[in-house]
Amino acid sequence: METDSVKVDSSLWVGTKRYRAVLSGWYFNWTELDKKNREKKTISVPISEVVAVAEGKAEVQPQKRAEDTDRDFTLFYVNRTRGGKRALWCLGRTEFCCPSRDLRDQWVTQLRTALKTHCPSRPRRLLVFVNPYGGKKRAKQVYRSLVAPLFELAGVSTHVVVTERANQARDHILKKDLTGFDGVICVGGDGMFSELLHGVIGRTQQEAGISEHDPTVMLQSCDLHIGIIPAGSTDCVCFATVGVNDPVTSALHIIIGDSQPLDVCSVHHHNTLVRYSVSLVGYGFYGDVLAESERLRWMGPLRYDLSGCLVYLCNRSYEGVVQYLPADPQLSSPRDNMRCLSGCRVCSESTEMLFPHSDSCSSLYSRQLSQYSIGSEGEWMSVEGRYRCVSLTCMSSSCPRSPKGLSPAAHLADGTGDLILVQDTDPLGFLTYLHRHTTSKDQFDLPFVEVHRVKAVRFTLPPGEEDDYHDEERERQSITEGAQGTPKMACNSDVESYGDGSQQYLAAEQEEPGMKDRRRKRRNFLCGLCCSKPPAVSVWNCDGELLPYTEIFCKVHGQLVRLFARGIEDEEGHEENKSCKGRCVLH
Ligand SMILES: Nc1ncnc2c1ncn2[C@@H]1O[C@H](COP(=O)(O)OP(=O)(O)OP(=O)(O)O)[C@@H](O)[C@H]1O
Ligand SMILES: CCCCCCCCCCCCC/C=C/[C@@H](O)[C@H](CO)NC(C)=O
Ligand SMILES: [Ca+2]
Repeated sequence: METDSVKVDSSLWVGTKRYRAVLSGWYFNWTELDKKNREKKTISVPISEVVAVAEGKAEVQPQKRAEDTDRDFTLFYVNRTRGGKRALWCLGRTEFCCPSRDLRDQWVTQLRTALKTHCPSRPRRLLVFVNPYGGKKRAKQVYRSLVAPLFELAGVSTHVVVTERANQARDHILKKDLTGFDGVICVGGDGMFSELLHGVIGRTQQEAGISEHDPTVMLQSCDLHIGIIPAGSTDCVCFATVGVNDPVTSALHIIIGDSQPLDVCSVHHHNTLVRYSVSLVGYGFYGDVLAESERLRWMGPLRYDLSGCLVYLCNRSYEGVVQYLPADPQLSSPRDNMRCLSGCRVCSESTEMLFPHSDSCSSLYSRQLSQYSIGSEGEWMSVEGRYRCVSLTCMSSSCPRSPKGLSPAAHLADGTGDLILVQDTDPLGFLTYLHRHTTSKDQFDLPFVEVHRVKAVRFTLPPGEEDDYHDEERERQSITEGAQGTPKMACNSDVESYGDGSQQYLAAEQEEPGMKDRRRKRRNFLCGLCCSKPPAVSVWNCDGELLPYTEIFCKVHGQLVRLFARGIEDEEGHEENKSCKGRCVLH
C-alpha cells in the first residue's frame, strides 16, 4: 500500500472482482482491474458524501453489525437514485476485502482521518422533535425505522423529544439549555418546521439583544442549523430546499452536514412582529383556502384539494393597496428563467454581500442597506386594485403539487422575495393561472398577473377602511361557528411571557382583546357560497398559519437561517448516475 499525506493506493477485492482503490484528496475511487491489470470502470465517492466506515462486513441495522471479518471493511456513502425527475438519495454500501488485516486497518484509519479532516462541520449531536400527530401520524415510525439507524451508523448522537402539545418544540428551543447541540431537527410538516424556525430565530435575537419587533433592524443570522425530516401533510419547505420529500434523503443531508442558507420574511403589524415566513405570505385565494381547510382538518391532507375547489367556486377578489420596495433588477428577476439550484450563483453572490471579506465590500454592503432601509420612502412603489391573490414568497415554494412552485425563478438565499399580484379576472382566467402552477407554462405570462422581486412589502386596505373594519366585517359575515374544532391559528399564536423578560414574537392572542371571539366567529366559506354579499376582506396565509391581521408589513432578511440541505441538485448534472448501480461511474 502506498501512503503519503495526500494519497493511499492499494489493490482490494469487492466480491470476486479485483479493484485498485485510491484515496486522494477529496475522493475515494475504486477501479475494476481485469486479469491483465487493465483498468475498467471507476467508482468515485467524494469524502464529503461518506457516511461511515466500519470494520468487517457491516450492516446498517445495529443488531446485524457484528461480523468483524478481519480483512474486510464496509463503506457507507450517499448514493443517488431517481425519484421521478429528482435525485433521491439512499445509502450506498460496499464491502471491501483487503489482502491482510494490517492493510484493512490502514484503510479504515485513513478513511476516518480523511472524514475528520475534510468534513469538520458535520453535526455530532442533534436535538430532534417528533410530532406524533403530523401528516398521516407516522412521524414516530418514520424516525424510528428510517432515520435513527442512519444517525446511529454515522455516529450522530441525539436527544429525541416526542411532542405532547403544539409549540413545545419552539418553547424548548427558546428556553432550554442547548449547549452541545449542533442542530435541531423536526420530524413533521411545515407547521413543525415553523416552530423550529421561530425558536431558533427568537433565541438568536434574545442572545444578541436584538428586538425582533423593529422591522428596520438587521436581525442576527442563526448558527444553529435546522433539519427537516418530512412527515407532515404539507412539506413544502423540505421539497423546495431538497427537491424531494423523502426522509432518507433528508437524513443523509443532515448527516453529511450540508448547509443551505435561507431567506426569512418577518411579518409585522403596527411595529409588532407577528410571524416569520420562508415560503408563502398570501392574501386572497391562498388565505381563503387555508381558512376553509382548517375547518376540514378531519379530512387529512385531502382537505386542501376540497377547500381549493370550494374557494375557487366562490370567485372572490379583494381590494387592497400594495406598496413594495423593489430589489436591484440588475442582479436577477423573477422572469429570468434562472432556477435556484444547488450552488446557485445569484445566492452565492448575495452571500458575499452579507458576509463581506474586505473593507471595500463592507462599505458597499452598508451603502446598499441604507439605500434599501425601510425609511427610504423614495424607493417604494405603490399599486392599488382588486386582487384575486397577493402572494409574497421568499423561495420558489415548489411542492409535489406544483413542482416549479409559485415563483419558479425565486431564490432560496438571495435576500429577496417575489411579490405576485393577480388582479381580479374572470373565473376561466384565474383557473388558467392556477393550472399553470402544475405545468411548465409561464404563470406570469397572463395580462392580469404581475410579479416583482422585492425586499419589503406593505399591505393596507383602501383609504378609509382601516384594519378594524376587517374585524367588524369578519364578525358581520360569520354565519356559523367553525364546526371542526379549534382553528389552527390558535395552535401557533399563543403568547408566553417569560419571567426573564425575554421578548417574544406573537400573533395577536393577548395583544388584541376579543381576538378569541373573533376567531370563533371566523367566516364560514361554505355558507359564503350562498351569501348575497361576499366578504370585503380575506385572511393572510403565512406558511400555512392564518394571521389575525389584514394590514401587515413584510421585510425579507437575507440568509437568516441555515438548513441541513444543499438546494435542488441539477437534474441534468446527474444524468450519468442513471446507468450505474453504485456511485458515479467514470469511464
Ligand atoms: N403533540 C402535538 N399535539 C398537537 N399539535 C402538535 C403537537 N406537536 C406539534 N403540533 C402542532 O401541529 C401542527 C401541525 O404539525 P405538522 O406541521 O407536523 O403536520 P402537518 O400535518 O403537515 O400539518 P399542516 O399541514 O397543518 O402543516 C404544527 O403547527 C405544530 O405546532
Ligand atoms: C386546476 C388546477 C388547480 C391546481 C392549483 C394548484 C396550485 C398549487 C399551488 C401551491 C402553492 C403552495 C404554496 C405553499 C404554501 C405553504 O407555505 C403552506 C404551508 O405548508 N401551504 C399551504 C397549503 O398553505
Ligand atoms: Ca429569496
